Amino acid sequence: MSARAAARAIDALRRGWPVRVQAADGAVRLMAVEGADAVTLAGFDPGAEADILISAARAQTLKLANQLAAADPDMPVLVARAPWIDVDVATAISDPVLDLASPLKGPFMAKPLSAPSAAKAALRLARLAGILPAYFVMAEGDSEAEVSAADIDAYDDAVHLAIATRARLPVSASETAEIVAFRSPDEPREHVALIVGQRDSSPPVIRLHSECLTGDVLGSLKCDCGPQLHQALHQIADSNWGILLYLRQEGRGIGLVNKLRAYALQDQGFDTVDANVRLGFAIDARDFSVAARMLDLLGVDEVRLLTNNPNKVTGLEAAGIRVAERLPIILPSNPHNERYLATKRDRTGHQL
Ligand SMILES: Nc1nc2c(ncn2[C@@H]2O[C@H](COP(=O)(O)OP(=O)(O)OP(=O)(O)O)[C@@H](O)[C@H]2O)c(=O)[nH]1
Ligand SMILES: [Zn+2]
Repeated sequence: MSARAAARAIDALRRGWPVRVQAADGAVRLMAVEGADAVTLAGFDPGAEADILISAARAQTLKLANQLAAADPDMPVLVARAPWIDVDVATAISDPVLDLASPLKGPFMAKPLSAPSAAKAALRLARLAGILPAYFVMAEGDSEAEVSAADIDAYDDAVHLAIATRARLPVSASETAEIVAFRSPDEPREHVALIVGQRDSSPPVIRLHSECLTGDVLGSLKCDCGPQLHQALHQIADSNWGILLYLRQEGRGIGLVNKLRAYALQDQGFDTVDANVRLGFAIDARDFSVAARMLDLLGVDEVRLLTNNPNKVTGLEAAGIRVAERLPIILPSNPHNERYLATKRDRTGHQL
């Protein structure tokens, strides 16, 4: 198992280079549809034979299913290549955001998957790479990077996370705060913790904040992230002591570009849950074990958790942190995020 192999594969996919994904049932050689052009596709697939691998959700929208879909509803689907399927058509097959602008032609046909586990691992890799979950697939040929299903699972693992450095950081909520930066040799995202107040033996007030560039930095009104971030820091500052964990899990773990694709789907009428699913991702792709590992490195094993999301409580507890108490964090809505908050309440169990 090597997270390094997964890191190389992620890098290759984002550059449009071929990757070979190996699992117990065989291998697939693939190239991301996102970012492909006629030249790179011809280099990967000179005979125009490559099929297209898409998520189960995307296949459902296209009214396709393969031989395994009945047994496993999350099974990706292989779309058979036809001579008229070029990069533009493959992009339209892959990206639901384009459905309104370019209604799909078809007919498309599903083909049996020769290595289902490798196909599923490839889709997990797309989420980690922050790309659309769609690939050109060939059985044979050279690839820049080789990766196994086990490597991909190891990549997400927080075991090698360590404290890199710490420093005083006066912030508007507290002039005596301290920032701690974490790093893992396995992956480039750097998580940070902001420790506020004087540490004592009581369980700290903790906020797990997932990165939201649009909300945290640009003041987006579509979500509640920016105001929640500041409210959380003030609630922590008003307690004995506490820690804000700033987790690099943009877009609930699907990455900035895919989140913005989800926003484009929301512009077309889908809610935040359906938009994620339509793109081929889980409703919430976050794994809170990284937060547990950070708390562990800070010597914290019991917390009072600021959240409305019961999945954060169970996620943290499953990763070995005791949640002594859940503290709500409620902010007024605005006309742009009313529906988002209602969806969180009605469809993802948020206690709002
Ligand atoms: N995919 C996707 N991510 C979104 C959307 N809106 C916000 N996010 C992301 O959701 C995350 C914010 O969730 P949080 O505030 O940490 O958590 P929560 O699940 O709402 O739970 P609370 O602790 O109750 O706030 C950030 O990573 C945002 O980028 C959306 O419409 N689609
Ligand atoms: Zn946000």
